[in-house]
Amino acid sequence: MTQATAHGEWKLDPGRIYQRELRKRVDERPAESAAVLQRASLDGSELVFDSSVTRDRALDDGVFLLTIPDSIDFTACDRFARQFYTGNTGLRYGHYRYIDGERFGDALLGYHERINQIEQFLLERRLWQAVYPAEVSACGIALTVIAAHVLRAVLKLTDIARRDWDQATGGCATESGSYHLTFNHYRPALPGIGLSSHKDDGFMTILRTSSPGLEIHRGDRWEAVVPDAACFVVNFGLSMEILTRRSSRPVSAIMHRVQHQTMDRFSFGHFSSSLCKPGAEAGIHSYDSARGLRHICSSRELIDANDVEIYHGTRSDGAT
Ligand SMILES: O=C(O)CCC(=O)C(=O)O
Ligand SMILES: [Fe+2]
Repeated sequence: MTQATAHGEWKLDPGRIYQRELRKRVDERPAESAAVLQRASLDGSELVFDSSVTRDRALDDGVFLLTIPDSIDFTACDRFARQFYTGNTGLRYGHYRYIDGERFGDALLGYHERINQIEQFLLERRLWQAVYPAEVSACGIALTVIAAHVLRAVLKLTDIARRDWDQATGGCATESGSYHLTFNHYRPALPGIGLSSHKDDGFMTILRTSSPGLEIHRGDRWEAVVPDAACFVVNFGLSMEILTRRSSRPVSAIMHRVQHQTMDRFSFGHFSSSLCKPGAEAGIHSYDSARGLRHICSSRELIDANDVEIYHGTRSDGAT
């Protein structure tokens, strides 16, 4: 787990989110084996695992595979991921390269290049309809519904009272949190890692990845996630770990990275986070079975601190 006070309460210490897990973050060994992940599917709004044992393992790991529901066609999103960065206006989605953060007043939104091989097109839900093509925006909306089903299924396993779910999740329990739909392209011409080791900042991420490269840190080693075109990779993030770590059912956030790519690689992801938009901010909370909910920091503070640390490293100025 990350930073905690003497009483075990989590506190945001910018530059040191990963202090306690520094060994994982700086572990540059290659993946030792393929990751065998637990599998689940949705039956209506119910999240179904083979057994409570596999479900518990998935929550301990902080990652599992979710069968993609038949009702959703992601062809447009796959195509968007292959085209957004090209700048080729002859392609349906090629011009998205020219829509960048300047248009939204936020450098992280729209098209942007990152310091690893990854380049992205990232948009928050309030902008989907106006900016994404209708077929892509529709997938984003469908993914938000799926994410809420999964999130509520997990909350049911904790001792957080249902009346507190919305506050605990910054609105995600009722689909009123903040959501980002991100498309990723990994540039083989650049040296170095695809995407450096990190945990996602939100509650959970639904990831579609159809080529190898994603790796998870589990049991003191890296494991390679084998792409399965029929499944999403669902992984839990820091907000979930902070919320549940002192509840009756802690849920881990999984450390992951993308290995150096020698060919173009594409993926897309849907992120569920505590409400955070200009003028409205629900904050990050932790739940303690004895003491209830506690506000930890603002949503934006966690996002920014995580981003800075992913790209600029963890401070190593003293013991934990
Ligand atoms: O591209 C992938 O497989 C992983 C992307 C990822 O970890 C992220 O966008 O946070
Ligand atoms: Fe990630």
